[in-house]
Amino acid sequence: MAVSRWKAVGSTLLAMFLVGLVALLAVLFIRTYTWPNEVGRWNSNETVIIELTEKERKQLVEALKGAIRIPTVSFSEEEQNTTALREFGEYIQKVFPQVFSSVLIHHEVLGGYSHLFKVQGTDLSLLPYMLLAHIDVVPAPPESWEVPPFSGEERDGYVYGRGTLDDKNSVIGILQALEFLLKRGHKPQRSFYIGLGHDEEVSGHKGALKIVEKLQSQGVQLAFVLDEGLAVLDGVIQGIRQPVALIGTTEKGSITLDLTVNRSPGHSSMPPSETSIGILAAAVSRLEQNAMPNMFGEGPEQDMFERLSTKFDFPLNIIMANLWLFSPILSRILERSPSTNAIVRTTTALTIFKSGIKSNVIPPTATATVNFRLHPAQTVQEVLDIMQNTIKDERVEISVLNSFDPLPVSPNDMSLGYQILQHTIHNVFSRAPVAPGVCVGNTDSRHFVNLTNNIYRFSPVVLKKEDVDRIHGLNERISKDAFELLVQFYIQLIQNADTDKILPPHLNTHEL
Ligand SMILES: N[C@@H](Cc1ccccc1)C(=O)O
Ligand SMILES: CCCCCC(=O)O
Ligand SMILES: [Zn+2]
Ligand SMILES: [Zn+2]
Repeated sequence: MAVSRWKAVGSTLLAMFLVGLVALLAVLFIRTYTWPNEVGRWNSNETVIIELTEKERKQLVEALKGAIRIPTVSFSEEEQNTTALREFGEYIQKVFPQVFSSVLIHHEVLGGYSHLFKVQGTDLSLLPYMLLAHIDVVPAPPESWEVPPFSGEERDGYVYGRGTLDDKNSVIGILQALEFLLKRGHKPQRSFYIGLGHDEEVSGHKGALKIVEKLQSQGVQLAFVLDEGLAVLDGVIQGIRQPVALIGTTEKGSITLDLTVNRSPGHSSMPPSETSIGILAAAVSRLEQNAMPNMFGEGPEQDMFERLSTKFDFPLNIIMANLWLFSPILSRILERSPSTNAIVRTTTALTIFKSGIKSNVIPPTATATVNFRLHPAQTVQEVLDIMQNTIKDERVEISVLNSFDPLPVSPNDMSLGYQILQHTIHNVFSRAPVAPGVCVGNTDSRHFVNLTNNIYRFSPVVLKKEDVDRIHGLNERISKDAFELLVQFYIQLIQNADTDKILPPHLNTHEL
């Protein structure tokens, strides 16, 4: 009797488990394959595709090469190649005569080497927008470069050099697009600004901030700002094989700080049990070994993965459409690669370590510089508190050099700026799925928060994983075709920006 009762109970439990499993699988598959993708819409008025002549196609590449050859390097806030910055200002005047002579355009230099253009539109009822880019570049030690970093040399269809992806491609691309449009007698309806900062790589305090102060003094409000940042990423996000266009609707915060240990110097023949180097090395090693908490799901990154869920290969597509269940698994997967780990947490980068004065002298001081990039769900103070708790050594002094909280999240879908961007991306990048994302690097656009809520970080270029590694790295390059497409993007954008209709996104279950 007892055995048969247990058998009955067992088979009932098994039946309940199987029914539950089938129900769960049904929910997972239904959500995966009927995921309501909100698809942005745009005005049907297709923009005019500008056919460039052969001469113009060569001209735009030469314009970029000339810009790369001018070494506008920023070493620190105090140290920049101002000779090159001045030369760059003269260069663009020479290469873009229509821009600098048009009665529609007012140009001025701010902060010594930054440029602000105002392009007057015909419809003063339309709020102006801002196209931002930066002239300065990070240093490029020539060792290990296949091509000298400031030669602008062309190899196998690519233009090589520091700034070809970050950010002279956009500086020259924006001006070249405007030059071609003016040449064809184009008159924009919506006014717009072009802001070219000269110290973005070392904070933007002398360039972009001066542009903001000027516009604020004139009471200017902007419809939207477009700056560098994310791009059309091809194979960068694990599990998505096709190119996806990510528009940075926010950017991480940042803390740059020095950790210093001071100890009495002495003869190396009678060393103490721990020197300043040993104490500091142990402290920064603890920081590196104890990553900041995984914040996946507490910022806009979840929205990005859910919107792209149908683009992931099986079984990731099921995971992405069911983050209510699989979020812990996904956050572990994303930690594996630096580019996606930077999306799920505040990152800790040990970037400079200095100590020692002579091989037989106990070092009096050791200093390390650490750069944190903050996840949107954390504040500067929270990260500093966690860091203190991790270091746990009062001999390590902390001095914050600069810091700022994560930026506000700009609206998408029901935002004019986002829709204009999405429309232009579909025009030029043949319907690459578009989604909002977090820009893990920082940009000059962070200074514009009081001029608009609609700040977008997007460079119109397709980047593979190997391209992302070239930014601030070795052998930075852009293909001639990609640069021509970038110029076309800005030509289209300037035309698309003449609309003023925000269209409600329509739900669409098959195409993002
Ligand atoms: N854009 C560069 C330089 C920068 C750092 C911090 C703030 C603003 C700009 C970066 O993200 O590293
Ligand atoms: C491609 C992302 C760029 C981040 C800002 C910079 O390094 O200029
Ligand atoms: Zn940049
Ligand atoms: Zn940069």
